[in-house]
Amino acid sequence: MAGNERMIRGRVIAAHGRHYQVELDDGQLRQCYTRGKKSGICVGDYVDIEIQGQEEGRIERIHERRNLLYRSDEMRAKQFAANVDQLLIVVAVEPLFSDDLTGRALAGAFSADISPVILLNKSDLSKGLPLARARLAEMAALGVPVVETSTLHPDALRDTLLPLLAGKTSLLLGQSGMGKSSILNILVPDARADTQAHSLALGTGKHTTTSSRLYHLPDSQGDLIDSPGFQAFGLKHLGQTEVEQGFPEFAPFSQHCRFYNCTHRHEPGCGVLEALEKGLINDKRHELYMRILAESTAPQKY
Ligand SMILES: Nc1nc2c(ncn2[C@@H]2O[C@H](COP(=O)(O)OP(=O)(O)OP(=O)(O)O)[C@@H](O)[C@H]2O)c(=O)[nH]1
Ligand SMILES: [Zn+2]
Repeated sequence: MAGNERMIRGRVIAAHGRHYQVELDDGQLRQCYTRGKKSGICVGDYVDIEIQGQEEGRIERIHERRNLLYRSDEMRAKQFAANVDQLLIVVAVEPLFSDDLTGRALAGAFSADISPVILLNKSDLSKGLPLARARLAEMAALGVPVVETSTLHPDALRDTLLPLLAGKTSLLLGQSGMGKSSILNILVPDARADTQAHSLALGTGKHTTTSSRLYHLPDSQGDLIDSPGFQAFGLKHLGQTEVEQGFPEFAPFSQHCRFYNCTHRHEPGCGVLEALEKGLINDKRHELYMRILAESTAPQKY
């Protein structure tokens, strides 16, 4: 098998259209492409490449993924990150974050079997802090860690976050203006992720991350994938079972549903609706579940 001798393993760290930057196990970077038109490859994927010339490579195989995150827009679902261990959802004291988007990000994480962590940034804005904390109480009650950060105190931010990130691939997700770029810049000094202020200074308007990219934290303390904002983190592609997995607090109650394929919306004998009635499930969470389910474009199994 002469061809296999030139096959080398690497990880996709950036994707631009059909061009991929692959970091080989020895740290070498290669510009790679695929044979076909549709590749289905995304940042975080482990791949085998065949070396081509001095700097290029052709992706021959994608290793099996532990998980895969999608973002869906009006038209379709696109995969945007693979093999993620942890989802860091950045919210801020100001501008106040959206409950709906935060709940959706959590549902996306749970349904893909990724542990979520909420970063409550701008904790230096002490006036608004109690309200932000109160709004997160519902998520903290689900067992989701809520970590307070401020980019005005970079050393403290590093001390808090680096132990959480060690040995893992974490995905940074945040609504615009929450401080995602500022956090990335502190954790990865050479990330050069422009902050909004920088982009405004250049007159290019609002900074937005348009594609995902994987960065290494200093001293091999883990990997961080920066990703496009929350708005793009749609969940339309999730089917009923996956949407339900996005709400793990329903699980103890759905065991008691009369119908095995109960959708917990209107069915008689539904354990979830019963728990909702008794106040054991938060009604805002159930409303979000209903909204996500109503938007689903996945083939319905019921
Ligand atoms: N007071 C305070 N301001 C912060 C903090 N972190 C970021 N900011 C400010 O919040 C604004 C937005 O920060 P960015 O880092 O650009 O936010 P982003 O989430 O990356 O937003 P986009 O660039 O739109 O994706 C900037 O003016 C930052 O200076 C913080 O911890 N405290
Ligand atoms: Zn039910």
